[in-house]
Amino acid sequence: MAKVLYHDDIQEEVLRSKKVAVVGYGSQGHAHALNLKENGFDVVVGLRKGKSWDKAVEDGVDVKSVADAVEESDVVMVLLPDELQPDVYENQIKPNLAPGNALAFAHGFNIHFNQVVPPEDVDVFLVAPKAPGHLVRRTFEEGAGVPSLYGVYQDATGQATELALAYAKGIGSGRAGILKTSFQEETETDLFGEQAVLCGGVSNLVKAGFETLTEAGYQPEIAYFECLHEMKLIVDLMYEGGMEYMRYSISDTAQWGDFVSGPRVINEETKERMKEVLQDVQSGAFAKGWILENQVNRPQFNAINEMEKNHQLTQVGKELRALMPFVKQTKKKKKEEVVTHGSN
Ligand SMILES: NC(=O)C1=CN([C@@H]2O[C@H](COP(=O)(O)OP(=O)(O)OC[C@H]3O[C@@H](n4cnc5c(N)ncnc54)[C@H](OP(=O)(O)O)[C@@H]3O)[C@@H](O)[C@H]2O)C=CC1
Ligand SMILES: CC[C@](O)(C(C)=O)C(=O)O
Ligand SMILES: [Mg+2]
Ligand SMILES: [Mg+2]
Repeated sequence: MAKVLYHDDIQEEVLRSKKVAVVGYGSQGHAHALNLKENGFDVVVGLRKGKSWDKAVEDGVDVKSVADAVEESDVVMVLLPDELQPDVYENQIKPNLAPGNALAFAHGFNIHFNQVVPPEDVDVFLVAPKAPGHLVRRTFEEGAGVPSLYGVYQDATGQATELALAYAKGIGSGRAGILKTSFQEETETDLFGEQAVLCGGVSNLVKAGFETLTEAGYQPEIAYFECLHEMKLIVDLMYEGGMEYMRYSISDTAQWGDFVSGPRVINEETKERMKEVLQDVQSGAFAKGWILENQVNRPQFNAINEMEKNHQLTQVGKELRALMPFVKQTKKKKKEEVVTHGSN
């Protein structure tokens, strides 16, 4: 089994003497900044004036321009959207980095695909939580945490590994497990996972199930509950006890259907498609497409996003969630977070 590190395995002193600039206060940024701060680390957030700036001030965090935050810090964690990082790095971060500083990321995309090329005299490491930022924060507040991967791309000071581990512990991942990786492995597995399984896989599975039922004349509300709402409840069981706990809780009829009908939907052919997705990630074809899409102001991204918003699944979901006070409450909280913490 891979070596998994926990809270007591890691010394955080190396980070205690340093100042950390968290650049960005969105999904990951607010979680890293607040978790580190509450763990007693010296944190400044780097931002432009706007919604995130106001929210960070409201949260009681020290906020400065990106340039000033970087200039006064020793460790710079870049938590801007991936597609904006190269420009902000070139104009506001790089000119303010000093030899011996550390440059850090929560995803290896820009280093791995050479969109950010750091100077040789700084450490470059990665701490990648395996969770959405709002859950990095929420689990921390609950006294739990999410797993993180750490990796070192460049070790100029000889301290990069120690720093990465202390940082991962600082955001609370010592409670869930910290695993060593490389920038290449993190980038490729993360992109594959979100495209084929966690986001692209699940959302398209849910949508296909919903459309199959509604096109066959079943009520959209029932299709929504069956294919989307209950997904969370089933996945919660997997999270708590793996496939075996989910299968223990469901009926034997469902388990038999899982065994005989599941592979009619997800099978060797699906795996072949997954291998193609992985191949595009590994070859850099996906990255190239995403970089180009951003260079021309996201015409495809925006068009698909609009279509998804108008899908019957989205509309019926809104109506049903409004009638479930407990979900509405979570949703309200989430909406506030989305408004105040940017995307995701
Ligand atoms: N989302 C997630 O859960 C995960 C993300 N990651 C990685 O973490 C990194 C951050 O992603 P994520 O948290 O989703 O990002 P978000 O889109 O949530 O965060 C955007 C933040 O960046 C700020 N920002 C945008 N442009 C600028 C700029 N020019 N100058 C200063 N601040 C700016 C925004 O502020 P403003 O309000 O002013 O726009 C906002 O605070 C990425 O590398 C991503 O791959 C890794 C694991 C999971
Ligand atoms: C699954 C999507 C993710 O990789 C994440 C939350 O871990 C992301 O990039 O947001
Ligand atoms: Mg991820
Ligand atoms: Mg990702």
